[in-house]
Amino acid sequence: MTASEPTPPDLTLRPARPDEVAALTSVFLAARRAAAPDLPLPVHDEDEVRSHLGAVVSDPDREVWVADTGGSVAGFLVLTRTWLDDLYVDPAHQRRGVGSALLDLARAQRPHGFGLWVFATNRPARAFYAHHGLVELETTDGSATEEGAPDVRVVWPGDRPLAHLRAAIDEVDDQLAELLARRTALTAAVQDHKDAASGAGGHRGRDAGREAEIVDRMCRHAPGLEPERLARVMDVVIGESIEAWEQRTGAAPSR
Ligand SMILES: O=C(O)C(=O)C[C@]1(C(=O)O)C=C[C@@H](O)C=C1
Repeated sequence: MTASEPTPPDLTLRPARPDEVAALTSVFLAARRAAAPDLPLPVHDEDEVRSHLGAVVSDPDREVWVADTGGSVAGFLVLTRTWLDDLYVDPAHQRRGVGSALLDLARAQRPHGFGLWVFATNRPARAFYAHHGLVELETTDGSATEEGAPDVRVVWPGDRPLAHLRAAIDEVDDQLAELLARRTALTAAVQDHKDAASGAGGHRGRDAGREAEIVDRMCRHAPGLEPERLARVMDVVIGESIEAWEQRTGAAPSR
C-alpha cells in the first residue's frame, strides 16, 4: 500500500452503485479479518455491516467510491464533507497501489483537507498515512469506539495546511474555553463548600493528593499527554481558578 507500487492498469475509480452493497460488505469484512491482530475484530455481524453500508451508500451526505479492477470491487472509500470514514482494500488486491489510488482520490475530492480515525494498533495503516503526508494529531483511550480500542485522529491538512490546522485549533479552543469555564465554576463551588463546612479560614486551599489523582485520571483518558507536563498545566488551571475565587469572595489567599 505505498505510492511506489504500480497501480494496476485495469483500475478504475468510480462512485459505488446501489447494487454493490454486498460487494462492499465482503471487502470490509475480508479486510478487517485479514488485518487482525493489527485491528480489533468487527463488533457487527455480516447482516449489520450490510445494512450499515446500505444506509451509507444511499446517504446524500456521503460519497462512496469503489476501486474497480476488471469489474470487481477491489476496495472502497467513504467520504463525508470533512471526514474519510472508511478506506478498505480487499486482501487479494493489497500491495498493488489500490489504497494509494483511493487516498489520492480522497485528496482530490477534498482539496481543503479531511480527518480520519485509525486504530492505534493498526501500525501498517498509520505508516501508510504518514508515508502519504497525513499528520497524527491525538490518541484516545478508546472509550468512544464501539470496539473499546484506542484510536488515533489523523488529518490531511489539504492545500492550505496552516489555515486547516489553525481552524482545527480554533475548534478545540472553543470547546476548551467552555470546559475551563465549567471547571473554574466547580473549583469555586468546592471552595464555597469547604469554607461553609469548616468555618471561616478553615480547610480550603490546595490538596496535593487530590490534584495528583486528577492528573492521573486525565492521563488515562489522554495517553498521549506526559504526566509531568499535564501536572504543570493543571497546577496553573487550578491555581488561577482558586485565585479568581479568592478575588471574587475577598477570601484570604490560600498561598
Ligand atoms: O477537591 C478539592 O478539594 C478542591 O478544592 C478542588 C480542586 C480542583 O479544582 O479540582 C482545587 C484545589 C485542590 O488542590 C484540589 C482540587
